[in-house]
Amino acid sequence: MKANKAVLLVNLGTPKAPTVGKVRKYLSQFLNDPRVIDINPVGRAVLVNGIIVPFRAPKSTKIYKELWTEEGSPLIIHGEKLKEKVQQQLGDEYVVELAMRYQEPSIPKVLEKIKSYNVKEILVLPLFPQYASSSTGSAIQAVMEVIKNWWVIPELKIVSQYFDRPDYIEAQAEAAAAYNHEDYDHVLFSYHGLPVRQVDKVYNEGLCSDHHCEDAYDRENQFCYKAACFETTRLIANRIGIPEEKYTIGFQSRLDKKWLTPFSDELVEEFAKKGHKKLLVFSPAFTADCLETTIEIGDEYDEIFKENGGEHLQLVPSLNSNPKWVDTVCNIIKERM
Ligand SMILES: C=CC1=C(C)c2cc3[nH]c(cc4nc(cc5[nH]c(cc1n2)c(C)c5CCC(=O)O)C(CCC(=O)O)=C4C)c(C)c3C=C
Ligand SMILES: [Fe+2]
Ligand SMILES: [Fe+2]
Repeated sequence: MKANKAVLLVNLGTPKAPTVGKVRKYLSQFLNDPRVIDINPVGRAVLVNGIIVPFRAPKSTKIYKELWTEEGSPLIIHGEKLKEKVQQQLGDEYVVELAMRYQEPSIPKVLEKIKSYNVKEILVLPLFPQYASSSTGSAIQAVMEVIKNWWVIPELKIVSQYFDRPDYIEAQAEAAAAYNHEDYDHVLFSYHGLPVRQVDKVYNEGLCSDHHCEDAYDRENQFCYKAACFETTRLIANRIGIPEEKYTIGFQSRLDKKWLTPFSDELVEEFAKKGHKKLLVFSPAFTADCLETTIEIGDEYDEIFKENGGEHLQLVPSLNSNPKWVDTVCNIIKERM
């Protein structure tokens, strides 16, 4: 093999098939991760294995069945396409691989393959633009758990976040180019939610609420997921020219009430009740379309919006493997190795 530089793209992961058994296995691996349900081990085991997984698996399976395509789960399909395009653009100096934090292709198996290439450098690039311990942090930890046991540890490089790169913002603008915000009554930026407790844990001093995370992104809150989401929104809105009064930020997919607010589903209902007829929705925490975008926003929020008087909810597609996103990924890689 000529390539002496390996790139490992990592996304969250998805069940192997839309069946209750496979969804249970996926949810169990995912939610037993101490970075995802960050409580004491006994409490986590009881909560996850005794309550959340048994109740959630049948419900989630139904929506995974709606999401599934002939080629499989969109998260994997988009990831594979991205990997191929990045590989093609980078050429034979690099070898590009894709792994999922949960289920397949697993981080240990893909790293075993990379080990066999005997490369000088490895770059780990989690496909999450904003850092969260439960997504990026967990992916990086899983990689380190494997590599720490290697006899030869090559030069290891890690990307923690990149939401404020101009090329990433440009890629978001490209994904939205087919939609003119002026044709919509309002714009919602909906991010994956997090327990407030987890957001607070990035601070050495004070809590998120002691900082000014809705208004400014700076040295103090540089790893605060909430601050990063607000900054991402400002950058995209400025780039596209959406005035401040025309957009709102919300957080979706909560497991309980103590997650970041406002909740996107409640906002969608409010917008419709206020008389908004057309709503444009961005979801910049996801780089690939998945259950959370296609089903939660595209189907479930659309239903809420229409039930309450709205007429049209338009989801902006994720970056998937669009050309400017491929360029961004290649730029991130080439700047580092
Ligand atoms: C932005 C990245 C993500 C963060 C941060 C994140 C945190 C997080 N998620 C859950 C619980 C669930 N998430 C689920 C699906 C899911 N989550 C992400 C991304 C982030 N999660 C993606 C890309 C997906 C979709 C995967 C797919 O197969 O398409 C699910 C499973 C679906 C369901 O049953 O609703 C759960 C559960 C927690 C608890 C959490 C942080 C604490
Ligand atoms: Fe999630
Ligand atoms: Fe914060």
